[in-house]
Amino acid sequence: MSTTYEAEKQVAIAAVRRASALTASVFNKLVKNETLTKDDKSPVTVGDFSAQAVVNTMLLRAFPEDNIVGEEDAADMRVESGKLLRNRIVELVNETITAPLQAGETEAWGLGPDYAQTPEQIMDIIDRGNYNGGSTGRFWTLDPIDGTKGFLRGEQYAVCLALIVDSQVQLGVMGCPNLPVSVSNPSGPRGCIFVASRGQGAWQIPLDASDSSAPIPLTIPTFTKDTLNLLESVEKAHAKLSFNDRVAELLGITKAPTRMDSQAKYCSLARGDGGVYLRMPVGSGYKEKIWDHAPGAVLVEEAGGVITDSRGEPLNFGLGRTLGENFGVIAAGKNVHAHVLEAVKKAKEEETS
Ligand SMILES: Nc1ncnc2c1ncn2[C@@H]1O[C@H](COP(=O)(O)O)[C@@H](OP(=O)(O)O)[C@H]1O
Ligand SMILES: [Mg+2]
Repeated sequence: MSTTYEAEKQVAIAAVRRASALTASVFNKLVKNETLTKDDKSPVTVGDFSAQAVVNTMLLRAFPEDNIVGEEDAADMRVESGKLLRNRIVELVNETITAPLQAGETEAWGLGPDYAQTPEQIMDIIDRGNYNGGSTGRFWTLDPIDGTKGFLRGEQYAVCLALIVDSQVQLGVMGCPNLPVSVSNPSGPRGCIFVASRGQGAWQIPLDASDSSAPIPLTIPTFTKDTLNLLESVEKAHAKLSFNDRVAELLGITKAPTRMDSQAKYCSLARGDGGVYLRMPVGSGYKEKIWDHAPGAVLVEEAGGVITDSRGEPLNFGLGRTLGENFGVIAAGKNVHAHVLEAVKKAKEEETS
């Protein structure tokens, strides 16, 4: 049966929109003790937990049978020392879900003044992100704040949500509160949502629900050697940037790379802000997480691009919470991807010779 997942798309956009607004308002008020360091040494804030609660609430109200692979869990909120954190998250989540309905929203998604939740309910709803994924069936994957380090620096981050059915990403929605609306006006207004639906296309829409501007269809433009540039991570621990420099040299790229946190890189690629997103693994141990790539992958494909891992293999979203043996990422327009892959192989050979 073919479906366009229209109902899912509407809920996903509304959920990402509410969660994005929450994160943007949290940023200006973050205080001491509202950021924790996780076991893997990465930061997590009250914004991450609260955004996951809001998105999970809306998804599970609309689709009670669905499962969610979410980045966060509520363990840090359940302990006695997590009381302040818990109180703040409960406040933020209830403030967000009880806010008046906006255009296109419905009470059936658990929104509006009557839907405040208890702390217990909020911790339980965050923990509904504990699904392990897999190759069959349908589930969502959520990164409530992708690029938490960028978020904390006041730079790029994204609220990222995707629907995966039988290992294929069918829908991707990303909210980028700090990304300029227009490529040609980088210092102009900020905040956009990117939407991709398998077989239907990719679009940029306003982050602000009251902005009725039409969706902008996205197609990766054609690049030449002189206009091409790389999109890459800010964090040196996440991607091997010196390798990127060599690949750029082999490709004859003269433009400087654009460094930005999060899946805003996929959004930038889809609308032509940069021609290649290259993410080379730093060591051999790290397994990429599905929530860090699922919405970006469908966005790039629907904008006419190609995405593989750093060896040219397709990304497999049916292996569980990680991408398993898919190390790194190469995403680019159709006419560019093969050249980048070739340059990556050559640069690897140089390293080992
Ligand atoms: N050693 C590593 N290699 C690759 N990615 C890593 C990593 N350690 C953390 N990450 C991931 O990189 C993501 C940010 O990507 P980017 O570098 O493109 O901004 C993080 O998402 P979160 O910020 O949601 O934790 C995290 O999941
Ligand atoms: Mg992430």
